[in-house]
Amino acid sequence: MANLSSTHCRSYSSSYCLFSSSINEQHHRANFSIPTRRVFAAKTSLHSQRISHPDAVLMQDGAVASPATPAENEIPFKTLKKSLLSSVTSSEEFIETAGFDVNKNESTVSITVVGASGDLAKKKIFPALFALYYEGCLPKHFTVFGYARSKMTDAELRNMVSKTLTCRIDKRENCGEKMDQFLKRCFYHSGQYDCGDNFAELDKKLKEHEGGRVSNRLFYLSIPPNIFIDAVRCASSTASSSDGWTRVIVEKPFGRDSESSAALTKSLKQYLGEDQIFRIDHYLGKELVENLSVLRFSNLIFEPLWSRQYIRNVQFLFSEDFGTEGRGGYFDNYGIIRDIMQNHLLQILALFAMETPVSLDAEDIRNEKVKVLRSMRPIRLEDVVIGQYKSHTRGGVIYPAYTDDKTVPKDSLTPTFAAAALFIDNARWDGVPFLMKAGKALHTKRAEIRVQFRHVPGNLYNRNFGTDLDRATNELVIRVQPDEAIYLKINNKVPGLGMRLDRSNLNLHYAARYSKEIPDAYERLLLDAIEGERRLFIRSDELDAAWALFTPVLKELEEKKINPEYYPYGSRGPVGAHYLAARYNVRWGDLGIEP
Ligand SMILES: NC(=O)C1=CN([C@@H]2O[C@H](COP(=O)(O)OP(=O)(O)OC[C@H]3O[C@@H](n4cnc5c(N)ncnc54)[C@H](OP(=O)(O)O)[C@@H]3O)[C@@H](O)[C@H]2O)C=CC1
Ligand SMILES: O=C1O[C@H](COP(=O)(O)O)[C@@H](O)[C@H](O)[C@H]1O
Repeated sequence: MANLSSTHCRSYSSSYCLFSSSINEQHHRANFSIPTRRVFAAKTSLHSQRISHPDAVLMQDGAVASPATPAENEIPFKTLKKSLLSSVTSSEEFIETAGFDVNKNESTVSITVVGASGDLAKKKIFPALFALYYEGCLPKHFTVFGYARSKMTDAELRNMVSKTLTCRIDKRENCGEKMDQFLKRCFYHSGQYDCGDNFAELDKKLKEHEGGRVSNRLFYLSIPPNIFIDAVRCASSTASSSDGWTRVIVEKPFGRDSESSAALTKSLKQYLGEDQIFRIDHYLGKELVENLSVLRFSNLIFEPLWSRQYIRNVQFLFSEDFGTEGRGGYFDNYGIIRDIMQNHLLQILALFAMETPVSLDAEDIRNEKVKVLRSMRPIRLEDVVIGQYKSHTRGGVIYPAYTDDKTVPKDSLTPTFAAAALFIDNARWDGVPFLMKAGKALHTKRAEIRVQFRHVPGNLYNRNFGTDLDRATNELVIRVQPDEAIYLKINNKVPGLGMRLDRSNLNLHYAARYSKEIPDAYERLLLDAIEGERRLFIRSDELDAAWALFTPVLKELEEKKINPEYYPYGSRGPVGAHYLAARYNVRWGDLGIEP
């Protein structure tokens, strides 16, 4: 029986493509370049999303034909019109009717990690690629190239990469073997980032590995931003694919204000189309951020409450229990507002607050995100509190101040902590404070969204709560990391003959509910980029809107040389954050004891 799924099955339209829950070796061996998303798709809610689409058809062999728009012509692929589908009962027939040509050219994907010798490449990109390989999510024909100035042989790259690969997922059967197989697909080319000839040499090597197949190329720019444009110019002019797609993943920071971001976009667009640019914000690849839309739009109980009518305030919290050690040089030029708030937290806010998109298509979702970002009120200086960590000694250990880093100027005013109050001036959210708090060198490592609901009007049990009614309101917590969870704080009667109320949690604790480990955000995003799925990447107008919101206040902070409030390394941050919240009758939700 033929089971097949396509990577191009993520968006709905009037034509159909196929999703299946199992792999068919026969077709894998055949001349298909239909990649391996099938495994992934089957294991995630995507498969059930296909089934739940009103026009989806479940076939006798368990495959699902679901409305779709193939994104590109990279795969010999013809979609099937609904009118033809009535006579089709199995995936085999679907393949025949849709006219897959198993003898068409095979394609290959070459992934070049530019800046392969760096921290991010070692820590995240190579491990994510290996995890995808292990899971069977990479296409049959793929090659990974490391590119950087450092001199390295292929063997040295493999040795470097092998140190950071882990057998993370499940029990990782045959992991060592898989690692060896993966490493054999990894190569290295040393070159300058601004040298077309060096990229031309890379191109030659890529061609050798592609072996005449249709060539698709993904460049991951894991390099400092000041060399993005050089690398893009050289890669696009001398190492682009001639017969397949070429895509470039661009790491943050995308500029440091509206002007520099616009200039970066303009320069990138000299060499690349917007559809080739994948601006990564890895928080969008985190499981619970990805789940936000599912939570909102596929549960009846949340969306009706998702407005100013029921929500008192929303909080987006990020904290790390370590400082900027080792990254001070980069950080000092950006600060916590640009490093975390303008991108990660704002992206989550946009997903949280957007209106229902027309569909799950990337453009529909991004349109809604842009709308909500553009409805936001410019941030006022008085709605921002900044802090910087200072040295602290605990248990005989001396924790350094931010300015103890040799790469940071002693008189730096760069904030390592910030809290801000933001507002969305639209009908849904008018008057609701959206509070953000982000900091380095705090007491804990955590990222979460907290939704505090309004008081119950005329609550019969008010007298059981004492004077602090805020504590008795419901709170929904989406803990993005660590120890992913979604829990709802409710009031409950303590069992017994009396009438004592208790704050309890309805708790969806991921580790208890799901046995499978959660993929790293970079895995999801790399796979999406390979598949041309742009939903979780930032479009240029989203970026403009995000910068428009933060640029004026960032400029004001810098021009007025506002002093940060100093807080001890490992503390909860400056008290100013509490005053800011109190101004809007808000209490930060992360102060109590949590499950
Ligand atoms: N590290 C992290 O956790 C995160 C990083 N990022 C972003 O990802 C990108 C890469 O980060 P990261 O790996 O930490 O960066 P690195 O500082 O480690 O730089 C990556 C590589 O770029 C080359 N490089 C470094 N500085 C220069 C320079 N001044 N001129 C030319 N080449 C240089 C080096 O390779 P060689 O000398 O061999 O050429 C280096 O190995 C950056 O844009 C960063 O902002 C985003 C989120 C998190
Ligand atoms: O983008 C960044 O993110 C990391 C935090 O990412 P996480 O996935 O480990 O939560 C942060 O440390 C870094 O400063 C920032 O540039």
